[in-house]
Amino acid sequence: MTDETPSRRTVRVELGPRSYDILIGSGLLAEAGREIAALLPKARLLIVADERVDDLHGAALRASLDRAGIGHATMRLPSGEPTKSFPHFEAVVDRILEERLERGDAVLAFGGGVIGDLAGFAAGVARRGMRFVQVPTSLLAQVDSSVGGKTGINSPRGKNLVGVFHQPALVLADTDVLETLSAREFAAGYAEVVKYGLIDRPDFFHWLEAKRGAIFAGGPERAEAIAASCQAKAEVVAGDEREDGNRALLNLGHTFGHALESVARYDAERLVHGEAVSIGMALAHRYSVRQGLCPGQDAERAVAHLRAAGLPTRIQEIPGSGFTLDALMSKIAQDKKVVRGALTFILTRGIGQSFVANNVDPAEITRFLEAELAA
Ligand SMILES: NC(=O)c1ccc[n+]([C@@H]2O[C@H](COP(=O)([O-])OP(=O)(O)OC[C@H]3O[C@@H](n4cnc5c(N)ncnc54)[C@H](O)[C@@H]3O)[C@@H](O)[C@H]2O)c1
Ligand SMILES: O=C(O)C(=O)C[C@@H](O)[C@H](O)[C@H](O)COP(=O)(O)O
Ligand SMILES: [Zn+2]
Repeated sequence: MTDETPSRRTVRVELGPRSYDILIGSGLLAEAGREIAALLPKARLLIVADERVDDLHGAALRASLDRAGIGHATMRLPSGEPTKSFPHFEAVVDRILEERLERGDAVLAFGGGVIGDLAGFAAGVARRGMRFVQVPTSLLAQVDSSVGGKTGINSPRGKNLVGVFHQPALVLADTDVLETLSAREFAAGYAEVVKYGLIDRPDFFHWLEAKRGAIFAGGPERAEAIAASCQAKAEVVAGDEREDGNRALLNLGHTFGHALESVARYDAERLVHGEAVSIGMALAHRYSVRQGLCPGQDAERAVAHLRAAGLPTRIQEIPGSGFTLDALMSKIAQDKKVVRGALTFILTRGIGQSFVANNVDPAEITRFLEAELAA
């Protein structure tokens, strides 16, 4: 349920004893200290910060914590997907221990999804589990990665292959910080917004078609889109916290997308996560058309919206080489949704009519990708 005021929205993630609020709105960085002190009295914090975000917004966050009398230390990490790796994970855990943070203290993730996933994983395992607060600063992190408790790092064998489910205690999404996000990263985050419409909210997709300009321009529709996305994700997570069933819908576009990111070696010059998801969703729609599941016009409409947002929808748009059939199929075989060797994909019967398809034939996917690569 969203609690709406002009400047602040609250979405609750209902998970029994692990329930928490997502606060969305302007000026939240300045209020972070007060919100955290109310929830975690006397806790000390390790702020795990993306360097770029820390340079831009770290002083405002720390001033707010100081006003609330919260003790804190900051660990700055390089921006970019390669930071979601074993060496950085070890360094964060070590810093938590070096600071002598106790179980009752907390880790604060300050950055995009990379920092949120990494810091959340470290908090999930240090001292067998500490509390953590998400302060997401990219659009993607505000609409998706800060919510739902999937945390982890990448392995050289594939994306997000090491991690734990560990829910945050609080999410503070200050919409003002999005003003410093690059246009490319904003568009990448928008891919995950579109995802919610394409999964099972056709009305939201139609609303996005009408409001995309206002959302990109920073009108009030932006916070509305963020809150609607968090609400959509909160409902799925509340129904299936550990992806035993329908949570897999949130993976629309990700089996293809993760393979593309991994083959591109997580090089942000070539491809970032949201762009990979955009291409992956386009592929999932085109594959559904090929299988006779989805009307061609629905797939074209989904792809047209992604393209209008400045997002890529074909593998050939990724700069550089390496996207061979073998490379992609070997990454797809490492997907976490594989069951006894059989592939699982999120397919669709039309806009907002996605479903979990088990037992997808790898030979069919191979033939489809062959055609895509040759197109
Ligand atoms: N756990 C989940 O449920 C979940 C969901 C979706 C994505 N993810 C993961 O999230 C990651 C992608 O997240 P992302 O797109 O935020 O990437 P990111 O963390 O790399 O951030 C993107 C870029 O934006 C910069 N940035 C962030 N906030 C900024 C701001 N306010 N101003 C200026 N620059 C800013 C960062 O420095 C970085 O260069 C991937 O690793 C993906 O696998 C996880
Ligand atoms: O929260 C989820 O569940 C998702 O699938 C959200 C995705 O956008 C996100 O990229 C997630 O990290 C992918 O999960 P994975 O289990 O495929 O690694
Ligand atoms: Zn994603």
